[in-house]
Amino acid sequence: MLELPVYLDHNSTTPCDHRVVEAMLPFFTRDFGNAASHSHAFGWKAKEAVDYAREQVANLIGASSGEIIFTSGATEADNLAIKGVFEMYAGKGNHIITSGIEHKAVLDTCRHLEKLGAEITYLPVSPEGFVDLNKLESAIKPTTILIAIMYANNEIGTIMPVREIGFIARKHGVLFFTDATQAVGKIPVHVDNDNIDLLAMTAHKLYGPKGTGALYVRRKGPRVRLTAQMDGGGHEKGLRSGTLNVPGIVGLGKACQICQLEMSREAERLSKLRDQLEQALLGLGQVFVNGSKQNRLPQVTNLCFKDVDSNGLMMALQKNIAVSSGSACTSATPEPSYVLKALGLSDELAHSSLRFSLGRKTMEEEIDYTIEQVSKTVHKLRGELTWSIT
Ligand SMILES: Cc1ncc(COP(=O)(O)O)c(C=O)c1O
Ligand code: FES
Repeated sequence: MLELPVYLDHNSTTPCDHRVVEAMLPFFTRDFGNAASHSHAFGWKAKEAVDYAREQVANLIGASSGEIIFTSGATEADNLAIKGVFEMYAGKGNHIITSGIEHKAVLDTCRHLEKLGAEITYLPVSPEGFVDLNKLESAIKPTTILIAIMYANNEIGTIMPVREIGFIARKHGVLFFTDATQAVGKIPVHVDNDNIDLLAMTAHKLYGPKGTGALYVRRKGPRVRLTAQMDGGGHEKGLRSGTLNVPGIVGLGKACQICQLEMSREAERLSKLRDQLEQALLGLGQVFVNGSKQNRLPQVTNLCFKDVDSNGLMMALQKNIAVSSGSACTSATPEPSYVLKALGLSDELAHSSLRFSLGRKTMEEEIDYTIEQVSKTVHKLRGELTWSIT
């Protein structure tokens, strides 16, 4: 049975998996201890749960548990990584390389650092959404301390050549940070194979709770050092003070464990459904996929409907289908998506684009319904006749 509204905005956030909620519940009530309380069993129990979650998170990305720092989400992890490196490595240089299609949490952090004397190179991307490795390598100079390039883009789902970027960074003795918020739990991510030194992630994009995330900080070859951005009780090896959000961390751990087990099957299922949706909508004519169709996350497609205002389309669908025209954080602004603009789209085409992102609960009937509703509405908005074949 089709239940409305249909949710196709999983890149903004995902529902908490019921198995995650179940794992979290005892830590709100019975096992409520402070993980930093060393003097009694309540604290020990909380610490044990946090340690276990740390293992689960580390396992999913090929790290060791000592390399995981819990944060309040990816925004905080992005801030800690970039500002932490900038401050710690000030003696080496002030130059950071990033891309024009990063999430605001990275771009605005870089803008902030510019005011403090950082030099930032914002690399352009190709119409497919990838950074050019030659341009990246030639942007490196003796003062470069960090390359900050996302693993997969939140709006178009394209996956950057992360392994090659990490290789170039290492060759030049520069640290490599990747915001892997959209990639972790969706596709295999491995910090060693991918030559990653720092990695940000968040629970709410992988069927965990909102308000919990993590930063991976490499310990060996090279050992990465950071300046803390939150001072206080010295939690998380002094890198992130503040009483640990034990239920959230337990939820993040459980969510990672589930993804590890189910990710490959789920990716196959979702990419089939996504392709079905995409093919049908491309069939409407004057519809294009934004960004590469290769090297893309399995659950997302960003489509440009020529001569259709995506806001009008979204409003017409709003009651029954939840989609978005870009990222949640910028959905309140009338400006066209800077990600789509960076691909070379005009303002008009950027304003004609919609992102559909599928998830764990997405069913075939929902995709069929979406195809039907979007097709009908696009025809209507274009002033075309609709034909129904029965
Ligand atoms: C690529 C990327 N980075 C960072 C974030 C921010 O994550 P959080 O909501 O955990 O702060 C998001 C969320 O939309 C994202 O997609
Ligand atoms: S929640 Fe995704 S852009 Fe902010």
